[in-house]
Amino acid sequence: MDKKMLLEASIKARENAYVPYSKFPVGAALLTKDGEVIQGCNIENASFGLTNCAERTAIFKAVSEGKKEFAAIAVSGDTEGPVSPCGACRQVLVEFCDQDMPVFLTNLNGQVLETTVAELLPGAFKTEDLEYGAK
Ligand SMILES: O=c1ccn([C@H]2C[C@H](O)[C@@H](CO)O2)c(=O)[nH]1
Ligand SMILES: [Zn+2]
Repeated sequence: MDKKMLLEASIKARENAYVPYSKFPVGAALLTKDGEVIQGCNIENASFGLTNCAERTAIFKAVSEGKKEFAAIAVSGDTEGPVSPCGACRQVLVEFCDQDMPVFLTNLNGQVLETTVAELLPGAFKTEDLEYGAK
């Protein structure tokens, strides 16, 4: 699974987006360290704040299946430049991914921004130093 295939999987994942309100499909493709690709799309709700973004759908799908070792994620949307994950998704990536994990952000024009989980959320809140923190 190379970068190009992961990007393509994220574009394909947009097809399942449930976006009657925004009409803005987003797709994500999460690569596990075992080489499995887990796709996610955004899923909206009449109560708008309940919307789940593509990135969080992919992460939560994976975690719910016991998969927690991730190698990369690609995200795509029909944006002018590469799509930019929201703050909630950045925080969820920080929780479950290595901080230097590659994040590939793209659009439908083939523009790709390659970044990392840490770069997406400088100064992120983490619990690992706290007594109750996730280890
Ligand atoms: O990185 C992003 C940015 C936005 N959205 C979704 C949320 C909402 O359904 C729609 C418009 O904001 O796009 C994502 O899924 N991921
Ligand atoms: Zn989000």
